[in-house]
Amino acid sequence: MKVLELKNVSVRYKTGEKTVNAVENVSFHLEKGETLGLVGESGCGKSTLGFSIMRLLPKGTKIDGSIKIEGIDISSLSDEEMRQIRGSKVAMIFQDPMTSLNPILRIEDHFVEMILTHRPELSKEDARELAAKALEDVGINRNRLKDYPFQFSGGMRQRVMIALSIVLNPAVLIADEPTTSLDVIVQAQIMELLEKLTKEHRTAMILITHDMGLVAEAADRIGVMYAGHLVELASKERIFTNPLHPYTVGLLRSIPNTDVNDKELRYIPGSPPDLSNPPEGCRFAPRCEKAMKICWEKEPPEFEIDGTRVKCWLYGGDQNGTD
Ligand SMILES: Nc1ncnc2c1ncn2[C@@H]1O[C@H](COP(=O)(O)OP(=O)(O)OP(=O)(O)O)[C@@H](O)[C@H]1O
Repeated sequence: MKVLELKNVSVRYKTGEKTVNAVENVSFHLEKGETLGLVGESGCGKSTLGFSIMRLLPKGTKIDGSIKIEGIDISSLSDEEMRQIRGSKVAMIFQDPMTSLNPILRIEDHFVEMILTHRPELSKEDARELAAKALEDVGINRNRLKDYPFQFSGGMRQRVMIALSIVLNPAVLIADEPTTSLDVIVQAQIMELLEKLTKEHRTAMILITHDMGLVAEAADRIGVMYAGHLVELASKERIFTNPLHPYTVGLLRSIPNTDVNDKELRYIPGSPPDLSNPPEGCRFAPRCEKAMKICWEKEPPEFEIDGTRVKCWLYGGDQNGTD
Protein backbone atom coordinates (compact mmCIF):
# COMPACT_ATOMS: atom_id res chain seq x y z
CA MET A 1 0.00 0.00 0.00
CA LYS A 2 1.36 3.40 -1.01
CA VAL A 3 1.45 5.64 2.06
CA LEU A 4 3.30 8.47 0.36
CA GLU A 5 3.29 9.41 -3.29
CA LEU A 6 5.13 12.30 -4.91
CA LYS A 7 4.46 13.13 -8.55
CA ASN A 8 6.55 15.66 -10.47
CA VAL A 9 7.25 17.73 -7.39
CA SER A 10 9.15 20.96 -8.03
CA VAL A 11 10.00 23.57 -5.40
CA ARG A 12 11.14 27.12 -6.10
CA TYR A 13 12.32 29.47 -3.36
CA LYS A 14 12.07 33.20 -3.94
CA THR A 15 15.00 35.18 -2.58
CA GLY A 16 14.80 38.80 -3.65
CA GLU A 17 15.10 38.87 -7.42
CA LYS A 18 16.34 35.30 -7.59
CA THR A 19 14.43 32.04 -7.88
CA VAL A 20 16.20 28.96 -6.50
CA ASN A 21 15.11 25.76 -8.28
CA ALA A 22 15.74 23.61 -5.22
CA VAL A 23 13.78 20.53 -6.33
CA GLU A 24 12.71 19.68 -9.84
CA ASN A 25 10.27 17.09 -11.10
CA VAL A 26 10.80 14.54 -8.37
CA SER A 27 8.54 11.49 -8.26
CA PHE A 28 8.65 8.49 -5.95
CA HIS A 29 6.45 6.60 -3.56
CA LEU A 30 6.82 4.79 -0.27
CA GLU A 31 5.14 1.57 0.76
CA LYS A 32 4.01 0.90 4.32
CA GLY A 33 6.95 0.04 6.55
CA GLU A 34 9.57 0.82 3.91
CA THR A 35 12.67 2.97 4.44
CA LEU A 36 13.88 5.14 1.60
CA GLY A 37 17.33 6.63 2.00
CA LEU A 38 17.66 10.02 0.33
CA VAL A 39 21.29 10.89 -0.29
CA GLY A 40 23.31 13.59 -2.00
CA GLU A 41 25.64 16.48 -1.29
CA SER A 42 24.70 19.45 0.83
CA GLY A 43 22.29 21.75 -1.00
CA CYS A 44 20.88 19.14 -3.41
CA GLY A 45 17.34 19.59 -2.09
CA LYS A 46 16.92 16.71 0.37
CA SER A 47 15.61 18.80 3.25
CA THR A 48 13.45 20.87 0.89
CA LEU A 49 11.71 17.65 -0.15
CA GLY A 50 11.19 16.76 3.52
CA PHE A 51 9.70 20.16 4.29
CA SER A 52 7.48 19.94 1.20
CA ILE A 53 5.96 16.71 2.48
CA MET A 54 5.33 18.40 5.85
CA ARG A 55 4.05 21.48 3.97
CA LEU A 56 6.40 23.58 6.05
CA LEU A 57 8.07 25.70 3.37
CA PRO A 58 8.60 29.46 3.80
CA LYS A 59 5.82 31.75 2.56
CA GLY A 60 6.19 32.64 -1.10
CA THR A 61 7.79 29.30 -2.01
CA LYS A 62 6.24 27.82 -5.12
CA ILE A 63 5.51 24.13 -5.12
CA ASP A 64 4.21 22.21 -8.15
CA GLY A 65 3.20 18.61 -8.66
CA SER A 66 1.33 16.47 -6.17
CA ILE A 67 2.11 14.99 -2.76
CA LYS A 68 -0.29 12.40 -1.39
CA ILE A 69 -0.16 11.04 2.13
CA GLU A 70 -2.32 7.94 2.52
CA GLY A 71 -4.09 8.99 -0.66
CA ILE A 72 -4.82 12.57 0.50
CA ASP A 73 -3.44 15.30 -1.75
CA ILE A 74 -1.96 17.70 0.82
CA SER A 75 -2.12 20.71 -1.50
CA SER A 76 -5.91 20.57 -1.27
CA LEU A 77 -5.91 20.84 2.53
CA SER A 78 -6.50 23.99 4.57
CA ASP A 79 -3.79 25.03 7.05
CA GLU A 80 -5.88 23.63 9.89
CA GLU A 81 -6.38 20.30 8.10
CA MET A 82 -2.64 20.13 7.41
CA ARG A 83 -1.92 20.77 11.10
CA GLN A 84 -4.05 17.74 11.89
CA ILE A 85 -2.10 15.59 9.44
CA ARG A 86 1.27 16.74 10.78
CA GLY A 87 2.09 14.60 13.75
CA SER A 88 -0.69 12.10 13.21
CA LYS A 89 0.04 10.98 9.63
CA VAL A 90 3.45 12.47 8.91
CA ALA A 91 6.16 13.57 11.32
CA MET A 92 9.70 14.85 10.98
CA ILE A 93 12.79 14.66 13.15
CA PHE A 94 15.84 16.84 12.69
CA GLN A 95 19.57 16.81 13.24
CA ASP A 96 19.26 19.09 16.24
CA PRO A 97 16.25 18.20 18.41
CA MET A 98 16.62 21.47 20.34
CA THR A 99 15.16 23.26 17.31
CA SER A 100 11.89 21.38 17.84
CA LEU A 101 11.80 21.25 21.64
CA ASN A 102 10.73 24.31 23.56
CA PRO A 103 13.37 24.92 26.27
CA ILE A 104 10.87 26.31 28.77
CA LEU A 105 8.44 23.40 28.53
CA ARG A 106 8.80 20.11 30.37
CA ILE A 107 8.99 17.01 28.16
CA GLU A 108 5.55 16.04 29.41
CA ASP A 109 4.02 19.30 28.18
CA HIS A 110 5.37 18.71 24.68
CA PHE A 111 3.69 15.32 24.58
CA VAL A 112 0.41 16.34 26.16
CA GLU A 113 0.00 19.34 23.85
CA MET A 114 0.76 17.23 20.78
CA ILE A 115 -1.48 14.35 21.78
CA LEU A 116 -4.46 16.50 22.77
CA THR A 117 -4.23 18.57 19.57
CA HIS A 118 -4.80 15.39 17.58
CA ARG A 119 -6.87 13.38 20.04
CA PRO A 120 -9.00 15.90 21.95
CA GLU A 121 -11.26 13.09 23.18
CA LEU A 122 -8.48 11.91 25.52
CA SER A 123 -8.12 13.13 29.10
CA LYS A 124 -4.87 14.74 30.22
CA GLU A 125 -4.24 11.64 32.30
CA ASP A 126 -4.58 9.37 29.24
CA ALA A 127 -2.28 11.65 27.26
CA ARG A 128 0.32 11.47 30.06
CA GLU A 129 0.10 7.69 30.08
CA LEU A 130 0.57 7.54 26.28
CA ALA A 131 3.58 9.82 26.65
CA ALA A 132 5.10 7.68 29.41
CA LYS A 133 4.74 4.57 27.24
CA ALA A 134 6.29 6.31 24.24
CA LEU A 135 9.21 7.40 26.39
CA GLU A 136 9.70 3.86 27.69
CA ASP A 137 9.60 2.61 24.08
CA VAL A 138 12.69 4.69 23.35
CA GLY A 139 14.46 3.49 26.48
CA ILE A 140 13.85 6.46 28.78
CA ASN A 141 12.35 6.12 32.24
CA ARG A 142 8.84 7.55 32.55
CA ASN A 143 9.77 9.65 35.56
CA ARG A 144 11.83 11.87 33.23
CA LEU A 145 8.62 13.29 31.75
CA LYS A 146 8.90 16.06 34.32
CA ASP A 147 12.34 17.11 33.11
CA TYR A 148 13.18 19.98 30.76
CA PRO A 149 14.97 19.44 27.41
CA PHE A 150 18.29 20.82 28.70
CA GLN A 151 18.41 18.08 31.33
CA PHE A 152 18.97 15.48 28.59
CA SER A 153 22.13 14.66 26.64
CA GLY A 154 22.09 15.07 22.83
CA GLY A 155 21.39 11.38 22.25
CA MET A 156 18.62 11.32 24.88
CA ARG A 157 17.03 14.43 23.36
CA GLN A 158 16.98 12.68 20.00
CA ARG A 159 15.27 9.73 21.69
CA VAL A 160 12.67 12.12 23.12
CA MET A 161 12.11 13.57 19.63
CA ILE A 162 11.67 10.10 18.19
CA ALA A 163 9.16 9.26 20.93
CA LEU A 164 7.29 12.51 20.23
CA SER A 165 7.23 11.88 16.51
CA ILE A 166 5.89 8.36 16.73
CA VAL A 167 3.54 8.64 19.69
CA LEU A 168 0.56 9.12 17.35
CA ASN A 169 1.76 6.38 15.05
CA PRO A 170 2.18 8.38 11.82
CA ALA A 171 2.27 6.50 8.53
CA VAL A 172 5.33 8.43 7.36
CA LEU A 173 8.37 9.57 9.32
CA ILE A 174 10.92 11.93 7.79
CA ALA A 175 14.27 11.70 9.56
CA ASP A 176 16.51 14.55 8.40
CA GLU A 177 20.13 13.79 9.34
CA PRO A 178 18.87 12.38 12.66
CA THR A 179 22.30 11.30 13.91
CA THR A 180 24.70 13.80 12.35
CA SER A 181 25.38 15.75 15.55
CA LEU A 182 25.90 12.64 17.70
CA ASP A 183 29.01 10.59 18.43
CA VAL A 184 29.39 7.26 16.62
CA ILE A 185 28.22 4.99 19.43
CA VAL A 186 25.10 7.08 20.09
CA GLN A 187 24.54 7.32 16.32
CA ALA A 188 24.40 3.55 16.08
CA GLN A 189 22.02 3.32 19.04
CA ILE A 190 19.67 5.91 17.56
CA MET A 191 19.65 4.19 14.17
CA GLU A 192 18.95 0.86 15.83
CA LEU A 193 16.08 2.43 17.71
CA LEU A 194 14.63 4.03 14.57
CA GLU A 195 14.84 0.73 12.72
CA LYS A 196 13.22 -1.18 15.57
CA LEU A 197 10.36 1.29 15.99
CA THR A 198 9.62 1.73 12.29
CA LYS A 199 9.54 -2.05 11.94
CA GLU A 200 7.24 -2.51 14.94
CA HIS A 201 4.86 0.25 13.85
CA ARG A 202 5.23 -0.44 10.12
CA THR A 203 6.09 3.25 9.66
CA ALA A 204 7.42 4.28 6.27
CA MET A 205 10.56 6.37 6.69
CA ILE A 206 12.51 8.78 4.56
CA LEU A 207 16.04 8.83 5.89
CA ILE A 208 17.75 11.99 4.68
CA THR A 209 21.52 11.86 4.95
CA HIS A 210 24.77 12.54 3.16
CA ASP A 211 26.18 9.39 4.76
CA MET A 212 26.15 6.42 2.37
CA GLY A 213 27.21 4.17 5.26
CA LEU A 214 24.02 4.98 7.13
CA VAL A 215 21.71 4.12 4.25
CA ALA A 216 23.72 0.96 3.60
CA GLU A 217 22.56 -0.18 7.03
CA ALA A 218 19.07 1.18 7.26
CA ALA A 219 17.44 1.70 3.86
CA ASP A 220 15.43 -0.65 1.66
CA ARG A 221 15.63 1.63 -1.36
CA ILE A 222 17.92 4.57 -2.08
CA GLY A 223 17.22 7.77 -3.96
CA VAL A 224 20.23 9.79 -5.06
CA MET A 225 19.73 13.53 -5.50
CA TYR A 226 21.93 15.92 -7.39
CA ALA A 227 21.24 19.65 -7.75
CA GLY A 228 17.49 19.27 -7.18
CA HIS A 229 17.04 16.24 -9.41
CA LEU A 230 16.45 12.66 -8.35
CA VAL A 231 19.15 11.14 -10.55
CA GLU A 232 18.89 7.50 -9.50
CA LEU A 233 16.40 5.41 -7.55
CA ALA A 234 16.81 1.71 -6.90
CA SER A 235 16.91 -0.98 -4.24
CA LYS A 236 19.81 -0.72 -1.83
CA GLU A 237 21.36 -3.84 -3.32
CA ARG A 238 21.25 -2.40 -6.84
CA ILE A 239 22.72 0.93 -5.76
CA PHE A 240 25.65 -0.72 -3.99
CA THR A 241 26.34 -3.52 -6.44
CA ASN A 242 25.39 -1.94 -9.73
CA PRO A 243 25.20 1.86 -9.52
CA LEU A 244 24.30 3.38 -12.87
CA HIS A 245 24.56 7.15 -12.59
CA PRO A 246 28.14 8.50 -12.66
CA TYR A 247 27.26 10.67 -9.65
CA THR A 248 26.16 7.61 -7.64
CA VAL A 249 29.41 5.90 -8.62
CA GLY A 250 31.32 8.95 -7.37
CA LEU A 251 29.41 8.98 -4.07
CA LEU A 252 30.20 5.32 -3.50
CA ARG A 253 33.88 5.89 -4.25
CA SER A 254 33.99 8.56 -1.59
CA ILE A 255 32.96 6.19 1.21
CA PRO A 256 35.94 5.65 3.52
CA ASN A 257 37.33 2.20 2.87
CA THR A 258 38.97 -0.22 5.30
CA ASP A 259 40.68 -2.13 2.51
CA VAL A 260 44.44 -1.71 3.12
CA ASN A 261 45.11 -1.79 -0.61
CA ASP A 262 42.69 1.00 -1.30
CA LYS A 263 43.27 3.76 1.20
CA GLU A 264 42.64 6.57 -1.23
CA LEU A 265 39.49 8.58 -0.68
CA ARG A 266 38.24 9.87 -3.98
CA TYR A 267 36.19 13.02 -4.01
CA ILE A 268 34.13 14.11 -6.95
CA PRO A 269 35.98 17.13 -8.37
CA GLY A 270 34.09 20.38 -8.83
CA SER A 271 30.97 21.60 -7.09
CA PRO A 272 27.22 21.57 -7.75
CA PRO A 273 25.74 24.34 -9.94
CA ASP A 274 24.05 27.50 -8.73
CA LEU A 275 20.40 26.48 -8.45
CA SER A 276 19.22 29.98 -9.27
CA ASN A 277 20.84 29.60 -12.67
CA PRO A 278 21.18 25.88 -13.44
CA PRO A 279 23.03 24.88 -16.61
CA GLU A 280 21.27 23.61 -19.71
CA GLY A 281 21.48 19.88 -20.23
CA CYS A 282 22.44 17.53 -17.42
CA ARG A 283 23.22 19.36 -14.19
CA PHE A 284 26.03 16.92 -13.45
CA ALA A 285 27.72 17.23 -16.87
CA PRO A 286 30.40 19.74 -15.75
CA ARG A 287 31.67 17.20 -13.18
CA CYS A 288 31.04 14.02 -15.11
CA GLU A 289 33.91 11.92 -16.48
CA LYS A 290 31.56 10.37 -18.97
CA ALA A 291 29.81 13.47 -20.28
CA MET A 292 28.90 13.32 -23.97
CA LYS A 293 27.86 16.11 -26.32
CA ILE A 294 24.15 15.61 -25.66
CA CYS A 295 24.68 15.90 -21.89
CA TRP A 296 25.66 19.56 -22.30
CA GLU A 297 22.71 20.31 -24.53
CA LYS A 298 19.66 18.47 -23.31
CA GLU A 299 18.42 17.48 -19.88
CA PRO A 300 18.30 13.68 -19.72
CA PRO A 301 14.90 12.07 -19.20
CA GLU A 302 14.53 9.19 -16.81
CA PHE A 303 15.30 5.71 -18.08
CA GLU A 304 14.42 2.45 -16.40
CA ILE A 305 17.02 -0.31 -16.45
CA ASP A 306 16.24 -3.56 -14.62
CA GLY A 307 14.23 -1.80 -11.94
CA THR A 308 16.65 1.12 -11.52
CA ARG A 309 15.37 4.57 -12.46
CA VAL A 310 18.25 6.66 -13.76
CA LYS A 311 18.36 10.17 -15.22
CA CYS A 312 21.40 9.92 -17.47
CA TRP A 313 22.03 9.90 -21.23
CA LEU A 314 24.41 6.94 -20.91
CA TYR A 315 21.32 4.78 -20.70
CA GLY A 316 19.40 6.56 -23.44
CA GLY A 317 19.58 6.02 -27.12
CA ASP A 318 17.04 4.29 -29.27
CA GLN A 319 17.18 0.87 -27.72
CA ASN A 320 16.75 1.93 -24.07
CA GLY A 321 15.11 5.31 -24.22
CA THR A 322 11.66 5.87 -22.85
CA ASP A 323 11.64 9.55 -23.83
N1 LIG B 1 14.49 29.20 2.66
C1 LIG B 1 15.26 29.15 1.58
N2 LIG B 1 15.34 30.22 0.74
C2 LIG B 1 16.10 30.18 -0.37
N3 LIG B 1 16.85 29.13 -0.75
C3 LIG B 1 16.84 28.05 0.05
C4 LIG B 1 16.04 28.00 1.25
N4 LIG B 1 16.24 26.79 1.84
C5 LIG B 1 17.09 26.12 1.04
N5 LIG B 1 17.45 26.87 -0.03
C6 LIG B 1 18.34 26.47 -1.15
O1 LIG B 1 17.73 25.34 -1.77
C7 LIG B 1 18.71 24.40 -2.15
C8 LIG B 1 18.41 23.07 -1.50
O2 LIG B 1 18.61 23.16 -0.10
P1 LIG B 1 18.30 21.98 0.92
O3 LIG B 1 18.54 22.50 2.31
O4 LIG B 1 16.98 21.40 0.62
O5 LIG B 1 19.44 20.93 0.55
P2 LIG B 1 19.97 19.69 1.38
O6 LIG B 1 20.34 18.67 0.39
O7 LIG B 1 19.01 19.31 2.43
O8 LIG B 1 21.27 20.29 2.05
P3 LIG B 1 21.83 20.09 3.54
O9 LIG B 1 22.29 18.67 3.62
O10 LIG B 1 22.94 21.09 3.61
O11 LIG B 1 20.68 20.42 4.45
C9 LIG B 1 20.05 25.00 -1.74
O12 LIG B 1 20.58 25.66 -2.87
C10 LIG B 1 19.70 25.99 -0.66
O13 LIG B 1 20.62 27.05 -0.63
